[in-house]
Amino acid sequence: MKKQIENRTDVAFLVNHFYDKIRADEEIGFYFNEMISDWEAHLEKLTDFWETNLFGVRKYKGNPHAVHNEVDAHFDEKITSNEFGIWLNHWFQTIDEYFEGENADTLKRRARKMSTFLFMSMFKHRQKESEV
Ligand code: HEM
Repeated sequence: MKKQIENRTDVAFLVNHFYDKIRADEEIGFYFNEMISDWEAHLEKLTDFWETNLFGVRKYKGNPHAVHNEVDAHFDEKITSNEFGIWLNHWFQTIDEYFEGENADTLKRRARKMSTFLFMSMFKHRQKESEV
């Protein structure tokens, strides 16, 4: 039987293994490898993000929409649904590889939902930029 996602240690394990896949990905790895220099801090921040998301603890403070709009601008607004699809596939695969249960399902659902919001937010942001 696989493990349930029960605490921060499990979330950190998931985040670390997920980013191993992301960084090695031929199509989207460079977005991350180019923009992130302090990987230790990034992994810690993303562990905070998902721990906050899943367990309601107040750790992550940030604005993912603003950050992804910056990432999109940095790469000349070339990010498409393809990048989000690949990201989500790695997320689902990493979760399924190590975990099962309610929290595992919740993390899949939340990421899927958030990907739509982030992507739509990018579109809106691009439009605003072209109006000025
Ligand atoms: C699909 C759902 C996604 C989720 C849930 C997600 C979540 C996050 C979060 C929470 C952060 C940290 C934000 C902060 O600094 O406070 C982050 C950073 C980042 N994300 Fe995403 N992300 C997603 C998709 C993507 C995609 C598709 C790309 C690239 C094509 C991407 C590229 C990045 C990069 C490069 C950073 C680091 C930016 C920096 O520190 O300068 N993300 N992401």
